[in-house]
Amino acid sequence: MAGLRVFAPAKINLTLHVTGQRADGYHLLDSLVVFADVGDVVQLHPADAWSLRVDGPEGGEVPAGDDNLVLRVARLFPDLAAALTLTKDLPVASGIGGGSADAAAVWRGLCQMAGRDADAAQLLQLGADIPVCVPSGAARMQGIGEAVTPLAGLPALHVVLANPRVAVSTPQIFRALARKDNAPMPDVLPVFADAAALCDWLGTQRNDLQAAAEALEPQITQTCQALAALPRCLLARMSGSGATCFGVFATAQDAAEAAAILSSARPGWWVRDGALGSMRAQAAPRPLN
Ligand SMILES: C[C@](O)(CO)[C@H](O)COP(=O)(O)OP(=O)(O)OC[C@H]1O[C@@H](n2ccc(N)nc2=O)[C@H](O)[C@@H]1O
Ligand SMILES: Nc1ncnc2c1ncn2[C@@H]1O[C@H](COP(=O)(O)OP(=O)(O)OP(=O)(O)O)[C@@H](O)[C@H]1O
Repeated sequence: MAGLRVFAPAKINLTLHVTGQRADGYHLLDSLVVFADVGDVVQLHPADAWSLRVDGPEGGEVPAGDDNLVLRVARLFPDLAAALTLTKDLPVASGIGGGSADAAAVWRGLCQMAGRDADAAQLLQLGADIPVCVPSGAARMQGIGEAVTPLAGLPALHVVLANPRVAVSTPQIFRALARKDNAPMPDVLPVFADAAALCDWLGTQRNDLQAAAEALEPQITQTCQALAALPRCLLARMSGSGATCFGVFATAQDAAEAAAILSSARPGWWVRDGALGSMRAQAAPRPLN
């Protein structure tokens, strides 16, 4: 069989409400999750033994051994073996689910190589963000991450992603939360006519991890402020547990122009622009040429 190429889109939490805490310490969430056409790429070549090579602009910080999430997923397929190449464009520990996206991408590729759909429930224990990353479609994510309800009909959004190059520890941010019983999103989400209407509504919702993350890492405040100040930015917020923040724009041209301004003002930051929404089709495994 030929090898496969699988795109691993970045996960963006447009909202992230922390609504409770389970007895085991994990937090209950209510999050509107979308995906970007910015991400990592995994290649899978059938082989006699598992191996992993990590490259790409963000590859330097990533563990290349058995701890890497892609090899942890590989161990769920004991009857297969493949040589994996992971090309990282997403910064590590940055709130946009890089490791989770990679794990989900390898899962999609290995399910295709195996010719079967394995039980995705086992992925939750490898990372709470992995279940939502498996389809990589727009979704409402609840529970600790296991309850994924697909959402159709969101208006097209364009985005600038910015990371001030500080790595943030997710457990540390959850531990620092002042309140863990915040209100969820409404039971039924509104229907949005366009990007501006969606952003108006998002402005009434929250990322409940943002205040704690900003207190630990003031550069997150600067990042959101820099995004909000860009021409035609509709909304700026932090994703996940940070430090990556996103600015939403109505058109691809607005986002591209804003990203160019931010990249030249902040040459040390990781800055990308792209489309935001469902990335189901883009995330499907494709044969390698
Ligand atoms: C903050 C989010 O990025 C929002 O999408 C995710 O909930 C985090 O997902 P993740 O990085 O895949 O998280 P995991 O690797 O499973 O967990 C890392 C740590 O974050 C905390 N954690 C994570 C998810 C969750 N619902 N409650 C938690 O309290 C736990 O301390 C856990 O030990
Ligand atoms: N393939 C991978 N890519 C990135 N990090 C990985 C990978 N495999 C394991 N890790 C480890 O996972 C940790 C979290 O990194 P990751 O990039 O997934 O965090 P994140 O962007 O904060 O995710 P989330 O948004 O799900 O909280 C890192 O400290 C890293 O050592």
